[in-house]
Amino acid sequence: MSSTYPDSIPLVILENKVLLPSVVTKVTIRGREASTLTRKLQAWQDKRQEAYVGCTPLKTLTTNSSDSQAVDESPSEPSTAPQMPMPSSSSNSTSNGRNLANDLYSFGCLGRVIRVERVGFGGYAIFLEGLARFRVEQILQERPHVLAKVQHFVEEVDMATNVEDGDLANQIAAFRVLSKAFVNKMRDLQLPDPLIAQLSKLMDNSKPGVLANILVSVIETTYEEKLDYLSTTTLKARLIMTNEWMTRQLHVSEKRVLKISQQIHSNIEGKLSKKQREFYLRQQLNAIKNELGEKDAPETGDNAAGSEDEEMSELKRRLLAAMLPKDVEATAMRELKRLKKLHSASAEWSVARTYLDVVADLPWSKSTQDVLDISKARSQLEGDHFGLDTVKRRVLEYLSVIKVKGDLKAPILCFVGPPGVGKTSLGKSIATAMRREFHRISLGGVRDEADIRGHRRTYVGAMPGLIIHGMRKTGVNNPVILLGMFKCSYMIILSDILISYIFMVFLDEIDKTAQSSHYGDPSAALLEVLDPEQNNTFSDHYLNLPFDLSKVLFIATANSVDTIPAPLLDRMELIKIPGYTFEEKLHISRQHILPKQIKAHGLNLNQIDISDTVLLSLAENYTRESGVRNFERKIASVVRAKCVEWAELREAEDTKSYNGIIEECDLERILGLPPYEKEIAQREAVAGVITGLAYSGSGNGEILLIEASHMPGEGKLQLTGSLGDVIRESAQIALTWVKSHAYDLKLTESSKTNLVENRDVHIHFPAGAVAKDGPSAGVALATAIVSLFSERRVPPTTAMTGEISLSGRVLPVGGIKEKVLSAHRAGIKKIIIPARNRRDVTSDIPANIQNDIEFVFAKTICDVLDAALILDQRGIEIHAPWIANRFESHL
Ligand SMILES: Nc1ncnc2c1ncn2[C@@H]1O[C@H](COP(=O)(O)OP(=O)(O)OP(=O)(O)O)[C@@H](O)[C@H]1O
Repeated sequence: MSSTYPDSIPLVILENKVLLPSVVTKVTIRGREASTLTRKLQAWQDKRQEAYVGCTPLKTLTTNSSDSQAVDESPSEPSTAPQMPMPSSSSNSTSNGRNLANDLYSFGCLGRVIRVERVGFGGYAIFLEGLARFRVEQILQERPHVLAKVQHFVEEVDMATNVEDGDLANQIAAFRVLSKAFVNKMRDLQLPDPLIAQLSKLMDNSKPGVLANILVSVIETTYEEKLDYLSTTTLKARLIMTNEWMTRQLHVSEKRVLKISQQIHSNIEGKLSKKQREFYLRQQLNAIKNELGEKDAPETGDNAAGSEDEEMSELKRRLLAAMLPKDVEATAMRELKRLKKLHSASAEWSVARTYLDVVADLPWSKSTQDVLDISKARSQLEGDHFGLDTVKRRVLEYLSVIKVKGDLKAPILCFVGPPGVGKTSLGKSIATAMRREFHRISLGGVRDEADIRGHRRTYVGAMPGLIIHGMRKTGVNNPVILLGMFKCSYMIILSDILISYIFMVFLDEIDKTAQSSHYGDPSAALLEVLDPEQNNTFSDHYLNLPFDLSKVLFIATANSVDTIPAPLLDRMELIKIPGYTFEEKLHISRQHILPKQIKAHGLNLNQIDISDTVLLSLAENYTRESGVRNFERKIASVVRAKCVEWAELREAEDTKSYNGIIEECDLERILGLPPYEKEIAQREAVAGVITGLAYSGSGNGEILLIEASHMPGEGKLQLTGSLGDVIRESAQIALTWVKSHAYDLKLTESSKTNLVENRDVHIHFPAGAVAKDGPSAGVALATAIVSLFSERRVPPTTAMTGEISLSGRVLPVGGIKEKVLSAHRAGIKKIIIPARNRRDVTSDIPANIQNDIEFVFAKTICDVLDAALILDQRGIEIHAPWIANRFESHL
């Protein structure tokens, strides 16, 4: 095979790629060899001579390819690889440690240099066009670059104008069919369009040999296969190889196309909305049914439209059934019309749909028939609750007015009292007596007007407010709605001052929120709800339609009125429900709680036998609360224990051994040691320790210990126990007063001596985690300091409350009733209270408690000290007044 190409050519060693004739490639070379070779090439080009380079691949794939081209996977060496003849002077290895004789493949492809470019530092890119195969006959030199003597194989196809070989003709025909199919498949595989366009063009114009070379460079083949192809010098053999590889590639591509289409399918599925997915699945189902010849499937679109129409007509039917007022109906129908025009997949559609659902559900005209039978109401209230006579009387008056007058434009009732005193259950009883639906709305923590009035529909996820929600829930427009008013956090309040303090905080925050356009004033919304003049056109932001609340019977409950804004308070009639005494608790438990709990545990009334003494001791030793909720829990525990006993004996078929009697000793077994065992009464009298009375934010009265102590120091006053500013000031006033009267009180030798010259005073209020504030601990603080320095003591069963002025006068305080009841529960025998609170005692305190407790009404701190500090250092009672005459002269 003769050729015009030079016999000795410089070699470029290709790593991991094979150059084939008719294919253009870029080869990057580096190092000293590169610069000498490229200089030579450029010299040829300068002389306008064709420059040729032989590209010889390595026998095997290398792992650190210096060329950026793709490499084949198989690293195995072809077993039949011919050996390379080497020059005798050769060291048999190149500068980079490569052994050319062993590593270099014996065939290569002659490349015509198209262009040489410098790349990076010391690198050159040579653009080559593959021309013809060659076999390396001998390596002539290795340095400065590899030079080899080669034998060229001119491409057979160039000469094959007439194909006489039948086999070759068959292969060419198969090749044409396969190559067409292959290019088409490449389109499916979404290969770059320019490549496909180029291949399509070549298919029409190129000879099979050229096209085969190009296709082999594109087809997925192994490195060894490519080397085989390079060293195959006959066209027929090359076409056989190409046909085989194309068939294989077509098969692989088929699978790949399938996989890609599956992937696209699953991606689309993931992105489909519910509606679209349904549509898509229905289409598939129809297609399958068509395939199976089951032609009955109705058109999907019609089906969906049908169900939507049904939904709309059902909604319309509900709206008409709701008997909306005229203007409301007009708005609702307009909205329905708009809804029909909206696409059911749109967000606007679901907003409008939910709105119309709310409108249709609201009880615009539906109400229950009132049964206003006063005697029945009386027996209902009597049956459900023990005591609470004034409350029951007021409720019956209220109901009578409603009956006679025929409307509810009476002031709203507000039950005020500590937790668990029966406010909610009274509300329920009223609803039952009137045969009305009952709904409770808790306003605890409501700071936002939108909670009451709802959010405008433009907000995402907007809903009606608590009132409209309640109306929807009860389903009638005349329920009894119990509004649980604002509850403040647990805080011990020592006087009225604190009441306004908390009130201020509340208002303060309301002020802040009112300035913001976001929140608004919740009490303003409540005003509208509770005002009989306005509530027949209550407007909820969500509903945006007037709703008539005038038939609703609103009852408010509150633990304390202090946090209720004044305008709201003004619209309500307060009915106070104070805490219960132990005797009242005993009756409540006997008549209501115990039977209720026995029934709730599935026992018969005669299966539990608990005496009054045991019940009383359960109340006294295991509870300290104004209401009966905790007491009820304890009773439930006792009944449960008996229930277990009964169940076990029944299992053992020994029910005869069951004993329903509950003894006092059983209480300890079931409930553990009593937590409140007369701790106040049993306390020893200590100088500087006083029992004070407090009133907590939850409406409960409390017993509060005050401890004073002194130590060497500089006359400082230290206060601990989570105290607020007002109580701190009270302590300061008390100390100042004692210091200024120290001589009169016989605490110092002369009127010029400073009582706390070398001493610091520390006053502590135990239960340090509970915040305390208010001025009503004033008298107790002054008494504690006097007791501390005089060593005189106050009996532990004496408690006191009252504010003091700097001049020693005792000022009135609030919460007297709650304080006295809690003192009674704790076993206090003597209470010192301001003289101006006498009326609270005589009018509010039950007679039996007035009999149990000795009340001292103090005008001045002098009266307090006289009544309180009656024990000497040894604890012996001193009956003579111990305050010196000189003190009285100063007052
Ligand atoms: N005088 C009473 N007679 C009978 N049962 C009572 C009486 N007072 C309270 N109860 C019972 O005590 C339990 C608690 O009462 P309820 O829930 O009405 O308290 P409340 O005052 O509403 O408390 P809160 O302020 O915490 O809401 C109920 O089971 C109720 O029946």
